[in-house]
Amino acid sequence: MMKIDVLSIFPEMFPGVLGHSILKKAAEKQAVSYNVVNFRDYADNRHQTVDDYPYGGGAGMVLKPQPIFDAVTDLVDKAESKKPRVILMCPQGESHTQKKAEELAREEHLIFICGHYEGYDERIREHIITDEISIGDYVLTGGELGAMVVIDSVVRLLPGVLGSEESHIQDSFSTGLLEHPHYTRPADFRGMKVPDILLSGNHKLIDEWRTKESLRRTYSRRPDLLDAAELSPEQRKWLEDIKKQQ
Ligand SMILES: C[S@@+](CC[C@H](N)C(=O)[O-])C[C@H]1O[C@@H](n2cnc3c(N)ncnc32)[C@H](O)[C@@H]1O
Repeated sequence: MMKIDVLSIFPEMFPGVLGHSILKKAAEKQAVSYNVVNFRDYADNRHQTVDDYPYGGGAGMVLKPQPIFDAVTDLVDKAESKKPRVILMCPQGESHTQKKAEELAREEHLIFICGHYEGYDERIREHIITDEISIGDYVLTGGELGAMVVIDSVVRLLPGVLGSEESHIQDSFSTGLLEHPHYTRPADFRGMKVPDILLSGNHKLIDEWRTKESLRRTYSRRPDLLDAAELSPEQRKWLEDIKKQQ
C-alpha cells in the first residue's frame, strides 16, 4: 500500500478532495493511506510560529526550516520505507506531467510539503527534498491545491484503483497522444449523430478510427506531443494523411 503524507498549515483543506470519488475508493481498497499533518504542531517555539521575516528585508514571510525538518524526520522515522520521495510544491519546480505521475505511482511513500507566504527557507530545498513540482506557470496562494492535483494524478494509477478495465491506459498523455473523442447513447441526439463506425460492432475498424482521431486531435491541439510519441509505420502514414487533409 502506498503511503502519502502531506505537510500543510491548512490540513482542513484536504478531507473534501481525499474523501470523495476515486481518491476515497483507493483508500477504501487499501491501495493508499493518507495522513495530513499540520507542521505547525512541530514548531518548537511557544507561539507555534512557522514563518519569519526574510533576511535582507523585503516583502512577505518565509517558512522556517525547523518545523518542516522535524516533521519530515518524524514521518520518515515512523514509516516502514525509509526512502520516501519528499516533494516540495513550488512554482519553480519541474512541471508536473503524466510521466512524472507514473514515476511517483511506483513509489511506496510520498511526502508532500505545501508552502505558503513568500516561500520556503532555501535550506529546506537544499537538504530534505527529493523533488520540486510545479502544477503550472502561475502562482497559487499555497501548495495545497497543487499537492491535491499531483496526488489525484498518482493515486488513480495505483494497481486496482480504476477497476479491471484499467481505463487510464488509454488516457490522454499515457499513450503519448491526446485521447480520441467519446460518445454515449443516444446514437442520435437532436439530429446530432454518433459516427457510424462506432455502431458497426467491428472492433478492428473502431480501434483504427480511435487511433486516427487521437492522432488528428493531437496534431491539431498539441503537435508538440507528436515529436516524442512512439508511432508505428502505419500510424505515421495515417498522420501524414491527416496533415495533408488539414
Ligand atoms: C505565493 S507562493 C510563493 C511563490 C514564490 N514567492 C515564488 O515566486 O516562487 C506560496 C506557495 O504556494 C505554492 N505554489 C504556488 N504556485 C504553485 C505552483 N504553480 N505549483 C505548485 N505549488 C505552487 C508553493 O508551495 C509556494 O511555496
